[in-house]
Amino acid sequence: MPMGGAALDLTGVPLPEETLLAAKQSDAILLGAIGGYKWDTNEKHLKPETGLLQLREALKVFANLRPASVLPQLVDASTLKKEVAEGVDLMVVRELTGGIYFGKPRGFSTDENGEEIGFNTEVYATYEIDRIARIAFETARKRRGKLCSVDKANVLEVASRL
Ligand SMILES: CC(C)[C@H](C(=O)O)[C@@H](O)C(=O)O
Repeated sequence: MPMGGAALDLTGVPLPEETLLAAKQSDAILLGAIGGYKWDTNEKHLKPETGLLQLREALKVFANLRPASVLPQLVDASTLKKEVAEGVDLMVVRELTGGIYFGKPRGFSTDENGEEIGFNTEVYATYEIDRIARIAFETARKRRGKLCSVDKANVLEVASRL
């Protein structure tokens, strides 16, 4: 089903109704690359990435699991020092439907000095933190039992409280 840049070329929108319907009716979706330089200067609502965000939101796919491991055969191909890259076996758990990508208010304005400013809002509800944390803990339990929260709790009070 067309999605992202391919869908823009075919239908003029990054996430056509038929694609979303097919996705909703499927048990699983295999998603390929969605963008490219060709659409980089499109308005935001006509960018391939917007289609992906619409899909994440519509399907409520809030948990993104990104494994990272280094095959022994490829350890010397890494830009990292061998002793750092060797044996890497991580699972990154990333929250996908909350936070700064979706937070409001967002946009552009002018400050008191007449300077143009831009802003995006990082906002999470407790339930969003709770459910992604559960996925992370459950995933860690099935692996080595280790979990590291990547945040900036020493500066951002919201990160440490929720
Ligand atoms: C295409 C873009 C919206 C997306 C993201 O930033 O989430 C991608 O870079 C990714 O990491 O899956």
